Amino acid sequence: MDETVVECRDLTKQYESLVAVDRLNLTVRKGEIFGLLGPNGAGKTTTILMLLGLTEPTSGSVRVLGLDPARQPLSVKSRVGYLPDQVGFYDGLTARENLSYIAKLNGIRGREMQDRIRAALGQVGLSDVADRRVGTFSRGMRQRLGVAEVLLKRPQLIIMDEPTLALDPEAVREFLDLIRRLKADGMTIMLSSHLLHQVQAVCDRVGLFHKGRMVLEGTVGDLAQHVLGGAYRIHVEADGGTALDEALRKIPDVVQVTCDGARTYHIEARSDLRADIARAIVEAGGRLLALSADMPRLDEIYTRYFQKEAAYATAA
Ligand SMILES: Nc1ncnc2c1ncn2[C@@H]1O[C@H](COP(=O)(O)OP(=O)(O)OP(=O)(O)O)[C@@H](O)[C@H]1O
Repeated sequence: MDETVVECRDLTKQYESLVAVDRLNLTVRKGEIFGLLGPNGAGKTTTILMLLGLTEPTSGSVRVLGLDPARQPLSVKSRVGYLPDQVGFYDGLTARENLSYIAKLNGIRGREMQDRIRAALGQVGLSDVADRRVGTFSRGMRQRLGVAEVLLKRPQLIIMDEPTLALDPEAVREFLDLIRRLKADGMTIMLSSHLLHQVQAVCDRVGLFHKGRMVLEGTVGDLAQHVLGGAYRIHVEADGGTALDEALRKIPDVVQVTCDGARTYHIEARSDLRADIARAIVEAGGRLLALSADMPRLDEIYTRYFQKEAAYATAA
């Protein structure tokens, strides 16, 4: 499962005096969902363009499925699917006719074409509307048809640029479910998005881009630890007096304990310590009445990172 799909080493793209991507080091493994995050102009699209072989790096190296996109763009194109934020289709044609058109452009014909179209429509949940005109489709259905188009060539990696930008909450939920199903089938996905709770919902790891550099990278838990310190907030209600306070502070990975009232404790921790906390309370002779946790949120990490950055910039 440790097969490298994308590998960038010191990847740099410079437009005259502007460094759009600055010495990017990034590895994405087979079966992962990796999220590219960052404000406008941070370098996400330029990175995607280099992965697809649509723009050449100024320096450094990039390998996609072991191929160099700048030298082998067609081989990369045949193995990597790209989904833009909005996909154009012929509104007067049905979903199946649109896919047939695309398949033929890609040299897929006959029985093979029919099989692939049927499979792709099934994967994205559009089999029932295969023969409806695309002009009647909602944005969510169009976007899923975009994924079906990408799946026609049976890619090994799919790159999605802001795939849920214009979708309503229900369509977003369906789209995120689709991403999870693709992952379950072994697909590797990179997606760029500003919609942090959605990224958090599906990505295994994320990279935060800022001014051309990837300034943070890891799981949401890793990033939370780095930016927020103790990121898990656990709330406990327990009877047991002062012994409990001490027992809670002694748990490894506990950053801070505050007691609010006689039996309510708020604990800041570096990991999800709910089980350790329950055990510590019982072992200290306490009676546990309630236990809940707030998981770290990517939007909080993101906001806090840029607040810190702004504070450093002002101090400098
Ligand atoms: N062809 C180009 N020529 C000159 N500068 C460019 C070109 N393409 C992008 N840039 C600049 O490179 C920087 C990175 O842009 P990029 O589009 O990669 O950012 P992004 O993170 O994708 O932002 P967005 O979320 O707005 O798409 C920006 O400052 C942009 O203005």
